[in-house]
Amino acid sequence: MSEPPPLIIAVPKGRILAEALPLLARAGIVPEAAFSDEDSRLLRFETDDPGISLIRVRAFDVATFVAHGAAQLGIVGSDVIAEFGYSELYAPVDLGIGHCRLSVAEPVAMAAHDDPRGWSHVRVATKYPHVTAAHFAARGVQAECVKLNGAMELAPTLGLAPRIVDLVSSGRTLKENGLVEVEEIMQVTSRLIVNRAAMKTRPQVVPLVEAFRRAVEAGA
Ligand SMILES: Nc1ncnc2c1ncn2[C@@H]1O[C@H](COP(=O)(O)OP(=O)(O)OP(=O)(O)O)[C@@H](O)[C@H]1O
Ligand SMILES: O=P(O)(O)OC[C@H]1O[C@H](OP(=O)(O)OP(=O)(O)O)[C@H](O)[C@@H]1O
Repeated sequence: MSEPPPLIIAVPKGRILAEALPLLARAGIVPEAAFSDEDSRLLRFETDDPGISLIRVRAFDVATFVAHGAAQLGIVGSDVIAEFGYSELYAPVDLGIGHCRLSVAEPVAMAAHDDPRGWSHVRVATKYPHVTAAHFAARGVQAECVKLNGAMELAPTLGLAPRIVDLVSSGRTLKENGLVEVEEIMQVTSRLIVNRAAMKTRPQVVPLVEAFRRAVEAGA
C-alpha cells in the first residue's frame, strides 16, 4: 500500500514563528534549516519525519489553509480564529504563546472626556471588522468599521476613524502614537488548529495533537 501524503502544518511567519520553533521541537518536529531562516524564499519545508511537512504563510492565511483542508493543522492567534469564525476549525490546544489582547483605543485627549457606556454608534479602523461588530452589537452599539491591514494607529490623527480596534501587548505602539486603551475586547493567545474532517480521516492527526499538548505542558 502506498504511503499517505504528509500531514501539512501551517505556521505563521512574523512574530509567532520565533515562539513556535521551540514548541515544534518539543513536539518532536524538526524542520529543515531553511524554515527558521527569514531570508529563505521557500514556502514549504520538510521535517525529519517524512509524514509531516510545514508551510510558512501569513497569520490570517493559516486559518484559511486549514479550514479548507489544504493544511491539516496550523498555529494561529485566537484573534484570527475569532475573526473568521470558520466552523471547519477545531482549536484543541492553547499553545501559551503570542500573548496579547484586542482592544478599543482612542486619542488621549478624546479619552479624557469620553465614557464608553454612552456610545450608541462608533466608527472604528480595524483589521478585525467581524469581531469588532459582534463585540459592539452585544452591548447595543452599532459599529461602522473601516478595514485596514496594519498601521491602524494612524487612523485617528488622519481623520479616517476616531477610534481603532487593534492588538495591544506592551502598549508601546499606542503610547508612541498618542492613543490610549479604553476597552478590552478579548485576551489572545496562539492555538493549535485542526481541520475537523482531517481529524476523522487522517489517523496521524490525533497523536500529533497529543504531542503538541505534551509540548505545551513540558514548557510550562
Ligand atoms: N504585539 C503583539 N504581541 C503578541 N502577539 C501579537 C502581537 N501582535 C500580534 N500578535 C499575534 O501574532 C499574530 C500575528 O501577528 P503579526 O504581527 O506577526 O502578523 P501581521 O503583521 O498582522 O500579519 P501579516 O504581516 O501577515 O499581515 C496575531 O494574529 C496575534 O495573534
Ligand atoms: O502593544 P505593543 O507591544 O506595541 O504591540 C502592539 C502592536 O503589535 C502589532 O503590530 P506588529 O508589530 O505585528 O506590526 P503590524 O501588525 O503592523 O505588522 C499590533 O498590530 C500593534 O501595532
